[in-house]
Amino acid sequence: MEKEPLIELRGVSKAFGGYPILDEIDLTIYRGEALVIIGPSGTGKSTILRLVAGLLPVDAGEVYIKGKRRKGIIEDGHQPMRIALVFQQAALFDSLTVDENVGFFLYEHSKLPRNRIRELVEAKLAMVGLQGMSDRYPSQLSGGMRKRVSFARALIANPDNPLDDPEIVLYDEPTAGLDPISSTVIEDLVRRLQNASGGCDTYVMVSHQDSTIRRTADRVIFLYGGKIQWEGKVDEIDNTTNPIVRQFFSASVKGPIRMID
Ligand SMILES: Nc1ncnc2c1ncn2[C@@H]1O[C@H](COP(=O)(O)OP(=O)(O)OP(=O)(O)O)[C@@H](O)[C@H]1O
Repeated sequence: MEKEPLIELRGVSKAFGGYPILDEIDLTIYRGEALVIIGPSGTGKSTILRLVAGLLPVDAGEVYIKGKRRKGIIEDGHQPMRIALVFQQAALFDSLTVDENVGFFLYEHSKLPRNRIRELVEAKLAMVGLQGMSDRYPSQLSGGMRKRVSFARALIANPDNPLDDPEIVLYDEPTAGLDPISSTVIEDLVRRLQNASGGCDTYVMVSHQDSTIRRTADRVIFLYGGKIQWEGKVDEIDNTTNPIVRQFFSASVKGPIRMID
């Protein structure tokens, strides 16, 4: 079947303070795929997510959302689809309960009755394995649980507005700072949400962690020096002769990747 491009970056460049980070990147994200962006620290992986999300304007090049060119950033106008973003930090409001955090947008901006929002929150919490946690505060949860709350918040949608269902989720290092077992829970959850009704079948993730890359990616792109240096399937990682990819996965300081101390 023909793959449907959801988001396309064409010739996208981005610099910060005159220092180029992304240099004419071409990248197509297809519906239904699990794409993981990898590469050394500071190469612009999170920047790609922010450009895709429309939080940051491109310096040069174009972003297409379902074939329509996006002008400016998301705040500048109508978007043909919702893009959900799970930040590196769970970024929950400490003074609000789990229910108020997950339902925040609906409590603030929808006309849904409170008990209906509460039901929607409960359903999303059940999806991420946190049933019965609605009245807790973030400080009463583990790091992995807070992360799962942020997944529920990203996925909750107003049932009165079909356009509110996210069509792609962007995960920025969802397992960073978690122990290996908590990481596995999150990796399994990411995959489960891809196939669950009420989840989202397309995602782009940034990760450094070997297990996360291998367990959550269909396709991997390797970013370095402003360019996509390599692209392949997970099972091609161990067979590639690309010296940059080999150095990264062998964690060697010797090779083409230059780390700045
Ligand atoms: N808003 C900004 N203003 C100035 N510099 C920025 C800004 N955002 C990112 N940078 C710089 O751009 C570079 C790329 O940042 P980015 O966070 O995209 O990298 P990354 O590959 O995600 O890194 P890491 O793996 O360490 O999270 C870094 O050197 C960062 O300091």
